[in-house]
Amino acid sequence: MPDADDTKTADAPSADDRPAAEGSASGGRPTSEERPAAEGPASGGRPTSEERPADGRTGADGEPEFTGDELAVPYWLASSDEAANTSFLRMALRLPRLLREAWLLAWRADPRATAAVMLLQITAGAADAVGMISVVGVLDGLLREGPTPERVRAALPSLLLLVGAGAARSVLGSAAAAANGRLTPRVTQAAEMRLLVLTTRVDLSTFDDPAWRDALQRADARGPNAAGQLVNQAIQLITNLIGLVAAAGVLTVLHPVLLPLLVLAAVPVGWAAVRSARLGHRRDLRLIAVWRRKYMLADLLASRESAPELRAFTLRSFLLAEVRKLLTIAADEEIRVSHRQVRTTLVGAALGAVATGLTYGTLLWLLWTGRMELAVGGAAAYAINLGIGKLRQIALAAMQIFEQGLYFADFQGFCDLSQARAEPEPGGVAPPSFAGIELRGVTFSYPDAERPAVRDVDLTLRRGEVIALVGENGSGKSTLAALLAGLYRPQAGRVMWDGADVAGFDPESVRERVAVVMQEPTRWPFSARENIAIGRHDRAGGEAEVQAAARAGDAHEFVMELARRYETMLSRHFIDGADLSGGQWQRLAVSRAFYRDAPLLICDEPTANLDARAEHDVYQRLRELAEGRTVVLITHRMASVREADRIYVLDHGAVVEQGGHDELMAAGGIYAQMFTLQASAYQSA
Ligand SMILES: Nc1ncnc2c1ncn2[C@@H]1O[C@H](COP(=O)(O)OP(=O)(O)OP(=O)(O)O)[C@@H](O)[C@H]1O
Repeated sequence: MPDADDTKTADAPSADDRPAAEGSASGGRPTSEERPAAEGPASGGRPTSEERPADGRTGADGEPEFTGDELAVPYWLASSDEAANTSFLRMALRLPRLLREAWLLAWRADPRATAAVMLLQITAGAADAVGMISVVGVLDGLLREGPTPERVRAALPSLLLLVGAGAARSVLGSAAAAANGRLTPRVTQAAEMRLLVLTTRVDLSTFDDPAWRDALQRADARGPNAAGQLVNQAIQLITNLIGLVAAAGVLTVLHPVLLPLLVLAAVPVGWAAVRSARLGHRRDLRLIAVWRRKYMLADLLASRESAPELRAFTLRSFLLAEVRKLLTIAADEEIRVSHRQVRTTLVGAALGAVATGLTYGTLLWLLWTGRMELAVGGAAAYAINLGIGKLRQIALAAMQIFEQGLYFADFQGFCDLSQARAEPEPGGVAPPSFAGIELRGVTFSYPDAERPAVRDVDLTLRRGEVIALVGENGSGKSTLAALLAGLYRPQAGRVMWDGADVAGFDPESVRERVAVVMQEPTRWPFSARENIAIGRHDRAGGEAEVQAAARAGDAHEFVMELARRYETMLSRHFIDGADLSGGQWQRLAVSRAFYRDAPLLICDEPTANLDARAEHDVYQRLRELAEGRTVVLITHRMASVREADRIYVLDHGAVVEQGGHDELMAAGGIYAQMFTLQASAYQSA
C-alpha cells in the first residue's frame, strides 16, 4: 500500500520520525553551531537551578518537568542512522536467511521438539483444511433440492468428517502447544548462550568500541526471545497457509472472481501490521543509547558502590534529574510512535472493512443475478469468511515474523560482528615457560583513538628478572602490561617468547602462562576461597594451597576474621556476605595471582590501596616469587621500583629511558626527577 510518509522514511528518518534533537543537518551529529541549542542546558545536559523550568513546574514527585530543548538528545546519545536503513524491501530480502538461521538454532537446541512442533502444527493445519472442505460438503448437502431426510443423509458423511477433523485439530493443536512449550525456552537458552560465548570470545579492544556495545545491547535486549518467536511464527504461517490454500481451492472451484477479492481484503491489514512493526523497531533503534545511559545511571543510583559518593557529593537530585530527562525522552518517543501505530492500524482496518464489504457485495450480486446457486453461495460465504480469517492470521504471523525478524537481525548482526572480531583461531600452544620475552617496535591504539597508547616500544624481559614500568598517568604502562599479558594484540611490531611470535600461539595458551594483578581487581561475588582459587580454577589444589597463597598475598589474617572464614561470601547481596576494604580486595587479588603460579607475573599497581606494612610484605614476597619467574611491576611508588633489575620509563606511550636505578639517577632524566620529587616529599614530611 503506497504511503507517502513511508516512502519518505525508507531511506532516512523524517523530521517527525527522529527524537527532537537528532534532526541536525549533519546527519545525526549536531555541528558545533547546532550543538548548544540541541543539547539544551549549557552544563552539558545537567539542569542547574537557573536552567530548570522558569515557571517552576514540577512533576508528581516534586522533580522539575522538562520541556522542549531540555529533552534534546546529545549527539553522543543519538544512535546511528541504521534505523533508516531497515526498509521493508531490505528486510524482506533478509528474511529467508534469518528464518534459516532461526530454524537452525532451534534444530540445534532441540531437534526432537523442533520436528514435533513442525509435524504437529502442519498436521493440525491440514485437519483444519479438511474441516473447512467438509463444511462446504455439509452446506451443499443441506441446501440442495429435495426432501429434508434425503438432504440430511447427503450431508451426513461430510458432517462426520467435520467432527473428526475438529477433534483431530484440537488434539494435534494441544500436542503442538506442548512441544512448543518445550522448544521456545530451549531456543531462547541457546540464543542467550550463543550471545555470551561470542561476547567472551571477542578481542578485548572490541569492548572499547561503542558501535559494538550498541550492537550487543540491541542483541541482548530482544534477540534471544526473537529467535524463539521467529521459529514459532514461521510454523504458524505455514499452518495458516495450508488453511488458506484449502479456502482458495474451494473458492476457485465455486467462482474464480472470489479469490482475488479475498486476497484484496487482507492486503490493508497486512500492510498496517508490517508498517506498525517497523515503526516499533525504528523507535527501539533510536532509543537504544538513551536506554543504555538510563540503565547506567539507574544502576549508579541504586548500587552499593556509588551510594557513599552519591550522598557525599549530594548528587541525588542531579542524577535523578538526568534519569528523569532520559525517561521522558523515551516515554515521549514511545507515545508518539504508539499514536502512529494506532493510526496505521485504524487505516488498515478501515480499508480492510471496505475490501471485505466489496467481496461480500460481489457474492450477493452473483446470487442476485442468478450467476450462482444458493447452495454454492452459502458454501462460498463460509469459505470467504474462513479465508479472510486465515489471511488475517497469515498477515499477523507475517507481521510477527517481520517484527521478530528485525530483532533477530540485530542478534544475527551482532553474532556476525563478534565473529569477525573474535580472537584468532587457536594456533600453536605457547611453551610452558620461556627464557626471555622481547617486544620489538610494538605499537597499539585503542579503537577510535587519535594517538597510539603504546608507540614503537622495544623491551626485554629475562626469566627471573623483576622489571618496572614507570611514568605519568596515561603514559601507557597498563596498556603495555596488557600487551605483555596477551590481552591486546599490537597493530604493529611483535611480542616474542624465546624468539617465537606469540601471534602464532593460541591466545588462551599465552594467558595460561601469565598471572595479572589488575589495577582495579574485579570483586568476584564468590566466597573468599573461590576468590583465590579462581586464579587457577581447574587446579585440583586443596585448602592448604589456597591458604598458602592467601598468606603470600597477606590475606590470610583478615579472611580468618570473616564470619565464615574462607567460605564467607564476598558480596553484601547474599546472606552473611561480607564486603572488604579496597586494600583487602587488593590482597586477595595478589593471593589469586600467587595461586595461579605462572611464569610471568604482571602487577599493575598492586599496592595502591595497601598500607605501608602490607606493601612492604607484598614486595618482599614478590621478590621471593621472582625466583625462576619474571615479574613486571607497575607502580607510582618509586621506592618500590629501585630494587628492580631494569626500569623502563614511559612518556606518551614511548619508552624514553631505561636502565637500573643508579644508572637512571645518574642520567638525571624524567626518572631522576620523579624519584627526587617523591623522596623530597617524604623527607620534608
Ligand atoms: N580502554 C581504553 N580505551 C581507550 N583509550 C584508553 C583505554 N585505556 C586507556 N586508554 C588511553 O590510553 C592511554 C594510556 O593509558 P594507560 O592506562 O595505559 O596509562 P597508564 O600509564 O597505565 O596510566 P595510569 O598511571 O593512570 O594507570 C591514555 O591516554 C588513556 O586515555
